[in-house]
Amino acid sequence: MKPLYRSADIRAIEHAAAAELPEGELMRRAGRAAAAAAQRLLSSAAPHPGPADTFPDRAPALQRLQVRVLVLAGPGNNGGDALEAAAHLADAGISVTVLHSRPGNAQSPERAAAWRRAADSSARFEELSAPAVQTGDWQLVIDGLFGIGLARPIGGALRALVEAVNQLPCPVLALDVPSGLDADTGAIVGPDGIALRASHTITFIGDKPGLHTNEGRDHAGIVEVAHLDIDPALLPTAELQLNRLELFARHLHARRHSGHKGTYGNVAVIGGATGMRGAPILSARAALHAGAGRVYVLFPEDPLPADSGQPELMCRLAEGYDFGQATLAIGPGLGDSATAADLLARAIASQGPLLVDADALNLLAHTPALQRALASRGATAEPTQHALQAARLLDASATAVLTPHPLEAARLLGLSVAAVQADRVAAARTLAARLQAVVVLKGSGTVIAAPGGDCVINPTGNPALATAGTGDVLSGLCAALLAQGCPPWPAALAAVWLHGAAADELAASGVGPIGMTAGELIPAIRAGINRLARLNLVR
Ligand SMILES: NC(=O)C1=CN([C@@H]2O[C@H](COP(=O)(O)OP(=O)(O)OC[C@H]3O[C@@H](n4cnc5c(N)ncnc54)[C@H](OP(=O)(O)O)[C@@H]3O)[C@@H](O)[C@H]2O)[C@@H](O)CC1
Ligand SMILES: [K+]
Repeated sequence: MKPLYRSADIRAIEHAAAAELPEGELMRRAGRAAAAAAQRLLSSAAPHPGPADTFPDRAPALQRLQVRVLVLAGPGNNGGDALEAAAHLADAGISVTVLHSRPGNAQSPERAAAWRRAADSSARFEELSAPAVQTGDWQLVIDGLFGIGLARPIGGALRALVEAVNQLPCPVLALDVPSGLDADTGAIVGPDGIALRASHTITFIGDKPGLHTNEGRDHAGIVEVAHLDIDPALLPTAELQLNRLELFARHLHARRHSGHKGTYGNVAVIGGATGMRGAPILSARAALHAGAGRVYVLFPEDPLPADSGQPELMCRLAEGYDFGQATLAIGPGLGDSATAADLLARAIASQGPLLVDADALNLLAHTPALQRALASRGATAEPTQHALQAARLLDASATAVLTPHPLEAARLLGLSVAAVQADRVAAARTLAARLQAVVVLKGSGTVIAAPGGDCVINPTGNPALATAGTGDVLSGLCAALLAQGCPPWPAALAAVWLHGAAADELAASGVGPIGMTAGELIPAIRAGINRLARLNLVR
């Protein structure tokens, strides 16, 4: 499990752990862990770590290398961690400059002790200021300004200091949380706030959701968790976690020689109003390459005769097609016509697995009766044979998957986009509970929420996905997994993970992040699914 804890949980764990330890022990452990992480970063050969995906794991003798480290120590216990780290690095012979915020009378005893240790070391001390940041030739900056105690936006002189750090070319190691970032939500604490952009974050006791969603990934960089040897019995069951293979791989099945196209389900993508024909085609191509047995594209009017680039797809008029015979993915390029609204009503009334995306989400937002129908879906009528075979509904708590981006989620919730982004986990959970569906709130650190409250943040993916059509590919991929018998919750987890991992593969090989196209994702997704099968993770 990769649990994510909100600040209130971390405070409770910290409190319980501290009660069993000598005063200041947790801060000393945090400082030691931070200093060790700093030494590993300094030892890595590259002048800037770039997009590497792990912390380096060795530290050579740094005192021979004349490295200069800048440590920012704020007024609270995050500053205390920084002071402990500064003392360790100085004791290791490294040139350390501490920019130090004078604590008020409320300084904790452990921070006072850390201050004395740093003051007794060879570290030099200066006042916190932007010019002090700009004048040095630093190989590493350690950010111990604010952690989970940030209470208001960073402003004034500290804002200028953070701006100066964000201009530096060297690695920046944030302690616990990049200063200025909300550890729970990944939002920059505002209004008009700023957050420090770290290349690496060492976070204490447990991992935190804000490091992985919203602005978190851009500000935290590579995240390492230092558990500080806390007794595992003190850790509560996390209600939030990071997505990973173990959560969904067992629901994806390897192929049997005796299988045939009927074994792997039908997908019908419903969309493609005039001028938007490409959207359902992309979605349908993704469904085909993700293993669906048969794939239909159902147009609201004037169906294309065929997809000449993918003649395996069957293009039809939606009217007249029996919606009970396929897993439905409705929305890509659907438009907002009366026909489109009728098709959505029919799709919701059908009993098979259902994915609602794009224009269908906007129609849903404008039609409370459809929202009520969606929420009560699956509770009444007998599912068709296809539905039973395809969705294995018995262990699925929801029959539909919704894939909104933040604007679509905002329309559904009657909120602004800013309000959705201010707490993406809460927004996804609220929608999932209200509509009794699995909700995939897209964006950096996609949030997947189930009606019962389960919630997962996805760690794969990169800015290459910020291009037209990638959402259509995701909906086709997810529909294909539903059609092959994966229940909605693991299907959503698998689709989001595979989609992001495909983009990561492409970016690593130079196909992106700039200029990757949605269509290029499709073969990479197919390769990812087959790679999982070869690794024997898919049974
Ligand atoms: N206790 C433990 O055992 C352990 C704790 N650990 C560490 O402690 C961290 C939490 O420490 P913390 O609670 O002291 O909060 P922290 O983030 O340092 O900031 C609070 C200070 O900042 C101030 N302040 C706030 N906002 C401000 C602003 N915008 N601009 C200016 N000032 C502002 C605020 O002042 P005030 O609001 O009172 O005016 C207060 O002085 C945690 O993230 C982890 O790193 C680890 O060592 C593990 C063991
Ligand atoms: K920090």
